[in-house]
Amino acid sequence: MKKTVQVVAAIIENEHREILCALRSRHMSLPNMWELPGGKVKEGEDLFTALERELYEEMSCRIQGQEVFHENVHEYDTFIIQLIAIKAKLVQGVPQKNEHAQLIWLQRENLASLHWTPADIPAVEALMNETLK
Ligand SMILES: Nc1nc2c([nH]c(=O)n2[C@H]2C[C@H](O)[C@@H](COP(=O)(O)OP(=O)(O)OP(=O)(O)O)O2)c(=O)[nH]1
Repeated sequence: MKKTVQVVAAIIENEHREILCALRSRHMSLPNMWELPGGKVKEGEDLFTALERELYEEMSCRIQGQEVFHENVHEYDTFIIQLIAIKAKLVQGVPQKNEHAQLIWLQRENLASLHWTPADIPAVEALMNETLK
């Protein structure tokens, strides 16, 4: 039976309403694909705590989770991922690419130009369809 992993991923917007997109490096699983930064939730860990921890580990910045925006389940060949995309705000520092190959900020309408990990596509589509206040 495939293992299900719970992964939290951050939707961080800058002052131009651009979204932070991260390119997985060739040393990571799913290499050379774009993702919303985040990672696996540890057993017993709160979703927001996991997200804040992952961003600090991977990008040396402090964020604050605000609300769950989208949730979906995707089946890869070797595991099943429950991807929880959470809106978050940057509270300290500038995201650094400690592990990723590249970081970029993109307007919503340009998100479709990237090659996203399959699990992220529903959340990215929802983000592109979101009506902004
Ligand atoms: N962080 C993150 N991971 C994602 C996304 N979409 C997606 O399929 N994934 C996959 C990649 C990884 O297999 C897993 C997240 O694990 P992780 O980011 O903590 O990476 P990790 O180094 O611990 O993973 P692994 O190499 O042990 O598989 O979920 C996403 O948007 N963000």
